[in-house]
Amino acid sequence: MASSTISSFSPTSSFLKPRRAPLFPAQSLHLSRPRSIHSIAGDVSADLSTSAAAAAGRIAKPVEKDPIGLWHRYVDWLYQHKDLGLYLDVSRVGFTEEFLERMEPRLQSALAAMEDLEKGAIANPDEGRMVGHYWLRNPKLAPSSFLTVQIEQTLDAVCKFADEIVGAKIKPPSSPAGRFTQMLSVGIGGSALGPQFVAEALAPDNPPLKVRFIDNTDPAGIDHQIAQLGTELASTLVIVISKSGGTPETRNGLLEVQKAFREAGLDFSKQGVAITQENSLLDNTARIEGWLARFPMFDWVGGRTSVMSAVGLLPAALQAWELTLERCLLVLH
Ligand SMILES: O=P(O)(O)OC[C@H]1O[C@](O)(CO)[C@@H](O)[C@@H]1O
Repeated sequence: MASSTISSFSPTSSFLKPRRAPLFPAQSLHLSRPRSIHSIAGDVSADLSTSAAAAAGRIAKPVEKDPIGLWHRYVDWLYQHKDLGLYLDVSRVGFTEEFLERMEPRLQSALAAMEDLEKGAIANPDEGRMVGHYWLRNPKLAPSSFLTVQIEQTLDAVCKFADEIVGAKIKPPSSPAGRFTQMLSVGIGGSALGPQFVAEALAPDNPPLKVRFIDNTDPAGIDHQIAQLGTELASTLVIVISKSGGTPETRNGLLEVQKAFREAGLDFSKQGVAITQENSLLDNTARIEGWLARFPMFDWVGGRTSVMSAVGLLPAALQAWELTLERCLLVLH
């Protein structure tokens, strides 16, 4: 990836090419003016440096009105990243030279912390964990080959499994349709938002599997979802998502769904999938009961940033298979 920010990633861009350098090197941010044209900022900063606003640490410069002054400021401060085709015009923000000088050490220290984070520093000291959800978008950036392989293998497994479900190579045993037509996502908060985002943003009008969510512990809501599925329960893939694998709301949802399966004479294990941390309660339940599949959630991915892990990718693959296949191929080859 070129010297771009994490958020500049585009799955279709050439920046997918493996690169070990930090995503956002310190030198990519210019804190001094990019060009040494005489600037209106220099003319007024002395007045402002003593103002109460400047003392309070706020950006303190009256908005420039003179067209020539505005033009100079624009020429001085227009930021361009040619590779990304990105232009950022900050010239109309009323900052002063003094403000930038004061901020420089803080910004440099933030950038250094970001480099450390990208190299796998323990950025979550409370839980002793790395923070690396962006490695999911480019596994070669992960700080060890073990993690790279782990991400790639999971992606591979997700793509293969989704292919077999959508292509009806894996079928629910008692489905009148002879294939999975529905998907029921059971998870809460960060473990529901990714799949919900995918359903809203990516799913076509008629996806291979339609999706429903149980994302809270309201018994009437759970019953409603199960009742709406009706006889299609026999054709429903149930994806239970929980990073910890022990969240009570999610477990309640699972127990209710399993009860509905029993009452309908269906074998839940032939239609259940778990996405969770290795050896969690959910993982062990799914393993012991012999569920259809299990996919890992990594401890260095937070729930609300997990959309590019199996949490978001499996639902994406089941609803918008071609898009996901494109991504799988890009990352894996
Ligand atoms: O993925 P888990 O372990 O079931 O945890 C879910 C909980 O964690 C969060 O995603 C983050 O704290 C909450 O939004 C949610 O209630």
